[in-house]
Amino acid sequence: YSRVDPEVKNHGELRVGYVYSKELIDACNDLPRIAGRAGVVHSLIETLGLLADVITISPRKGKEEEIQRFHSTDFIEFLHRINSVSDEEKVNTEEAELYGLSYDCPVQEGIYDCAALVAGATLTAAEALCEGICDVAINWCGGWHHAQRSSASGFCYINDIVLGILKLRETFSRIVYVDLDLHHGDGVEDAFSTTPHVLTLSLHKYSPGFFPGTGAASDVGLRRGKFYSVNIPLMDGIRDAQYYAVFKRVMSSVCTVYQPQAIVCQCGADGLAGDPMGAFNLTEVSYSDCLHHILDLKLPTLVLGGGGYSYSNTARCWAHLTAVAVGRKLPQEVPDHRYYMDYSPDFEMNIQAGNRPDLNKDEELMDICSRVAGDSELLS
Ligand SMILES: CN(c1ccc(C(=O)NO)cc1)S(=O)(=O)c1ccc(-c2ccccn2)s1
Ligand SMILES: [Zn+2]
Repeated sequence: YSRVDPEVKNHGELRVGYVYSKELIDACNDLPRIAGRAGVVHSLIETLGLLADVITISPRKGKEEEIQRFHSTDFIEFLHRINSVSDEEKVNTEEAELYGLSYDCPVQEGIYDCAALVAGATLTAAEALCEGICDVAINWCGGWHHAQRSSASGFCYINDIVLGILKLRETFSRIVYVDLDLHHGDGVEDAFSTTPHVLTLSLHKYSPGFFPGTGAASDVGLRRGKFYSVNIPLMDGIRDAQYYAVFKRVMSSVCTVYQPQAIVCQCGADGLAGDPMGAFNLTEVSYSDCLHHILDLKLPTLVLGGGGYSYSNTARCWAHLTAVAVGRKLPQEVPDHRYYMDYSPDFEMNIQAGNRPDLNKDEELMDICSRVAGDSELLS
């Protein structure tokens, strides 16, 4: 296919860093709840020839003292201790519960090593942006937005995003964090809810009993960070056009006033139609439109993964986002490769929009956008 296709908005001139190593992929392949996903994603990106258009960057492992720039010492020491436990029965369950190790964050051998490698990959990506090595830095193994200072949560053990933002803060004073995952980016919002130096914007499903339960429109941040936390609560069934219209309106009003110097975007793919979470009806089109909008700001941009439990759809989506960043057009068909059979029955690169009923009302969404636009005026 052509290097840059006229109909694809040309981002061909961006220098795109892609952080990966065999060690990182192998470690992420062992993560509970997404076992094997990292390999499926990377293999499709590689088979599409996209590695020829990126600067591949080998990640380092996150050092303990830099992980403790966010996480508490006792929590990290606990993760270190269970790292070498092969028989989880030996772990004191009371202490495990205290640190959020439970059904959705099981005790697992080597979990610290894996989480520290993922954190190191996001730190490596952030450093590449700070040093001007690239304009966009991608780590599809990152994006673990629920992890809190002293506890694991929602499949997340170490919050690589918070660590990446702290690294970017050494160079940039105003950073916008965008969370496109189906779930509220609570761990990142909590970490920066009282500071105006990081504005967090999360679009997510918000419904009684739906994890994590936070992220109401009224959640706007605290003290000096008031109005620097922006939440867009959504209902089941939202489709591409509506989702992107809301994103564009909110992101435009926030960035016009806030004037960010860098962007971090978590692209959790569990909002896609066909994801086992069974909530939104999105396809790669709205995720791509959101990333196009972000890249058009021409700011250093850190792009991360997150949720996504249909591995083939997650791989399709993140391959499209990688192609958007490098300005490449993708083929209609999935090329033959090791995981080709995962893409049956259609073997197409595009994701079919679902037809779950859309519970979102246009007037309600526009109300939320108007209120956010109003709040944005209050950003100093
Ligand atoms: C722990 N939970 C999370 C937390 C975070 C996420 C996430 O993707 N965050 O971005 C997903 C589920 S949870 O309680 O809602 C669930 C656990 C397992 C779930 C599941 C499993 C299979 C099919 C549908 N849902 S939901
Ligand atoms: Zn999610």
